Amino acid sequence: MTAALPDAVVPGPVLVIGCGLIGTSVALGLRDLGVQVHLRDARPSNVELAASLGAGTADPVEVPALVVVAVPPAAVVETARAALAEFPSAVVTDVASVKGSVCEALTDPRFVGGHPMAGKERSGPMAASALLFEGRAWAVVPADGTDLGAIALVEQVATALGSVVRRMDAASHDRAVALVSHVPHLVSALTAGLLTQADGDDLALAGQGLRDVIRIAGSDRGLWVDIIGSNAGQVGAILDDLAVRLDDLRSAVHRADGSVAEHLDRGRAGVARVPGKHGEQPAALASVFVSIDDTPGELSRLFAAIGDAGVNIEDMRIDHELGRLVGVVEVVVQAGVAEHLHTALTERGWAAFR
Ligand SMILES: NC(=O)c1ccc[n+]([C@@H]2O[C@H](COP(=O)([O-])OP(=O)(O)OC[C@H]3O[C@@H](n4cnc5c(N)ncnc54)[C@H](O)[C@@H]3O)[C@@H](O)[C@H]2O)c1
Ligand SMILES: O=C(O)C(=O)C[C@]1(C(=O)O)C=C[C@@H](O)C=C1
Repeated sequence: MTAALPDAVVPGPVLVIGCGLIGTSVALGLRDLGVQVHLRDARPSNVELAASLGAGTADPVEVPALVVVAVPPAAVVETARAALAEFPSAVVTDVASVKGSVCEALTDPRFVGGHPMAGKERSGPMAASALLFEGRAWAVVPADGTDLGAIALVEQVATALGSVVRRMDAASHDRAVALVSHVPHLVSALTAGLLTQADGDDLALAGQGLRDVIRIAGSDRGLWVDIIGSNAGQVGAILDDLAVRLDDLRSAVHRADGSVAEHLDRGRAGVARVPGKHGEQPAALASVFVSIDDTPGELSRLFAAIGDAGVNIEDMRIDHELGRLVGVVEVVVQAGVAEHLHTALTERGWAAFR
């Protein structure tokens, strides 16, 4: 356990209501900062699990400095209202994926809307991680009358958990997340839905491209029904636009005259616009693929070889087909050193390709 930091860094105690993926991740991160964390959930087993992971204590709290409401969007308003009444000196914040309905209903100066732009396709405390918010945006959504000290506290907590604070109003937030989170989720679900009709032999060919596109489609159904329903206006408007583009793309594909390139070019231009971690423009990265035997110690040997070549790994993934004795490791590095790494690994006897 990390030694306790003085209260000045992040004041406590903090009460987390909702010990699922996000609540437990907040709690674990705060515990790592030495903050006293209390846990509460409609499901006692989730409190027990979160506490057993080191996220805090199930003991009741008398005077929390901050209450973090990490329950599904539909339960946020009622839960936050109850917390504001139960703890009259506490700042209350939430983490829900939609802010309009929440911030309109909660006008208390001690309430500050929040939304960490980090998550997973898995739910519950077992999926939680103290590092989940590292380098991710955290939208902070105050209203006109919100107490300035309350805003400062929530921003301090988000920053201490490694996030980059983006202060914005609720309408701008909901418009933005419709584009960068909610519609991409639905597109992923549509693509994954096509697979329900697929032949098993066809699915056996699935590589990393498909997995990249469909990962988020595996998320909790109830949570996403709630999210999409709470942001239906913004999501619907983007889907209308997307439907026109899909029609256009469909015609281009049927014409087979090369005009599909316009859509591919627009896609590449969109990818280039997404900032990397901490809001900087994405670094120019390149991949080196290495074929490895599926035997103990192979990966650590590969990492050692990459280290010997003096190259820093920016990201990596392993594509491994069940039943095969080899896997392919994609090593993502700065574009400027990719050729050097390729040569260095080949010289050391690795089956590397670009
Ligand atoms: N999953 C993500 O990727 C993600 C990312 C950012 C924000 N969020 C937001 O975080 C919130 C929680 O999502 P999650 O993914 O952690 O879900 P989760 O299902 O993992 O956790 C939700 C927890 O809330 C508890 N709960 C439900 N109703 C409650 C109530 N009325 N009182 C107390 N506890 C209650 C559940 O038992 C569960 O432990 C949601 O508002 C969601 O929009 C989710
Ligand atoms: O990475 C994922 O699994 C997510 O879906 C995370 C994600 C996102 O769209 O980026 C999903 C919903 C949340 O409101 C915030 C983050």
